[in-house]
Amino acid sequence: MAAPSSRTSWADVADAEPTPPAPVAAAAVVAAAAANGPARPDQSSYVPPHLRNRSSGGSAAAPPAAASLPPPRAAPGLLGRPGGGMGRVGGFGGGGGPRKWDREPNPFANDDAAAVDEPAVFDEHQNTGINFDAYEDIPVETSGREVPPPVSTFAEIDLGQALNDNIRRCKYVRPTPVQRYAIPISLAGRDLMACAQTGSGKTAAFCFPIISGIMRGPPAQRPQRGGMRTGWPLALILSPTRELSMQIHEEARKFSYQTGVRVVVAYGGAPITQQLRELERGVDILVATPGRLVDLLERARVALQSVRYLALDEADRMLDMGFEPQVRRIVEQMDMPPPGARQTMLFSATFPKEIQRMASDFLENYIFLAVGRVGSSTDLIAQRVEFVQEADKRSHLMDLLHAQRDGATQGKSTLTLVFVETKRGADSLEHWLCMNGFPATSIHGDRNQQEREHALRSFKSGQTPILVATDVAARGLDIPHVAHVVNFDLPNDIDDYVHRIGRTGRAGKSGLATAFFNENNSSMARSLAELMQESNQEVPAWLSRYAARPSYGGGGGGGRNRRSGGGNRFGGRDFRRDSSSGRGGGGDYYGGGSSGGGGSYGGSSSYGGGGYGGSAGAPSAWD
Ligand SMILES: Nc1ncnc2c1ncn2[C@@H]1O[C@H](COP(=O)(O)OP(=O)(O)OP(=O)(O)O)[C@@H](O)[C@H]1O
Repeated sequence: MAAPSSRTSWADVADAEPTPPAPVAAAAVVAAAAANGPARPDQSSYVPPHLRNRSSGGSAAAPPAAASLPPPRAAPGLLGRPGGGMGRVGGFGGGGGPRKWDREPNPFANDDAAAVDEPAVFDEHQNTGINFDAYEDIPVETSGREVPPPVSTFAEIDLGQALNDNIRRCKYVRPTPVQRYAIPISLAGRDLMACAQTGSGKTAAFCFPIISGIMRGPPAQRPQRGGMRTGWPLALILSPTRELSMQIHEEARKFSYQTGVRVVVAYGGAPITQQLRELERGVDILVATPGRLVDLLERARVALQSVRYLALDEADRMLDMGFEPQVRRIVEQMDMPPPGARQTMLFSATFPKEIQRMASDFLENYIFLAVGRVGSSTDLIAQRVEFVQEADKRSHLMDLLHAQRDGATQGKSTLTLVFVETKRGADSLEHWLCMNGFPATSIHGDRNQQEREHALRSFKSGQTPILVATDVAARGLDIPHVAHVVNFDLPNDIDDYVHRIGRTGRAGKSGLATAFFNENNSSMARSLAELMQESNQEVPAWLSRYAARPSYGGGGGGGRNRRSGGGNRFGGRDFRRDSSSGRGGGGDYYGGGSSGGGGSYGGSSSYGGGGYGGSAGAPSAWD
């Protein structure tokens, strides 16, 4: 587990007894919502893969580069390699075949870095605000055969020049722990099940090897059948929500800028015609939600036969009851190459044992990687739990928001994300907040896609600094400057809580999470208390008392809240180590190593208790 970190001021909160204490001003909360500037028209150009491949000396014809960016390189990072597998002749190979020319919009156009001379800036602005040291003590466990060693710097990994340029443009100076381990593992061609805390850089951890692999892989052999309009992605990235797919797409476009790798996104709720047009123009990496992808597969507008890389972000969510049938259909029942013939990467911050077992169907000879304890929250988030009766929740929230507003640094606003359980609850709380002078918007499954996207934009820009959300916003969303997450209604599942609070305290920054707890949440008491303890948070005495009662989460019956069976904090991470898994998990075969801040991971009892019952049902608020 991570070493105890020094507390932020708002973490030093006295015990709260069932009588709600006065709310603590969230004044020390990190602040300043940075408004996104309006999109600037693209000024840059890039060299399409088929032109680069013709060149042998790195001087493929390229249009003049944008003044703010380094000149585009021919066959970035690869031309110098003897026989370096540069023949991506079929690159961009959708149905349309190689294009004569293309202009790639600059995905960094809105970033500060794009406006200045980059090399100088990169040296000076080393990820301002990112506290890398926060991750240094995190213990890491790997298991599986012949685990490739981790790296310490990006320079140690041969990702290719163009990708390295983009890493610099993103101002990533050092890899985060999950990147240090996951990238070499994936570059070695191994399947991977990776678990790392929220906000720790998992997106890049799966995107970099995919992009690099496509850049230097053999020429794409896209089958001719299926018609000219079919898209033949080489990589498929699945995620559970539309907004997360959009975000991954944006990230992946930045990482693959001027690499010749083309990224397309497909998600429900948006007109399909535009997405079809994008697919027709060619696709190397397809980021998609399962529902829309099934639709595209049924229309024969996407074929999966060429897929070499499959990544499931929020993999445990993708394989729980809500999504599993669709995901199995895509992965197992269409034309995707089987495990072994493709490389599969599963990522999440939480990975219940039963989901691990299910996920292993998709993998071959895989490596299990756990950065921090599986399902743990980061110490960067100060967690508070307050006892609030249902009837008092609104006024209590109001008090919190007033305190936050009063404590806010002059001229700086903080973003607050408020989670509720139902869509109707979200609408009603949004309305109430607005009526009471707090600019709020909402995001949930009953709002149309335009409304959802508008709400998110308005929140991100700070125009509407309060977002009321259902679990549709719980996973993956990386919104800078979210300083406070309020669990107005606690979820029924501790893993959902971990993901919700993970919308703050990201990339080394600190954050605050407040939960309203009452009798209705008693089944969460034990798992919540354990999670807080693990994250070096102060557990209120009243919560410990709830947790101690066998009927409140004790006794191993906690449904999905498998911590309730707990005891050994570090045991039972890779389910294959559990001898009852029926996988012959002999110590040698799966014996990996652990490194980092001490703590042994022996034993397998941690998840042996409550187990993951999968009984939560399909969550209504989701896509
Ligand atoms: N090496 C790095 N250096 C600096 N910042 C980084 C680095 N890697 C990722 N980041 C930034 O950290 C933030 C969180 O990354 P990301 O969204 O990938 O986290 P995650 O682990 O996928 O979180 P979640 O579990 O919530 O999905 C992003 O803003 C990303 O740009």
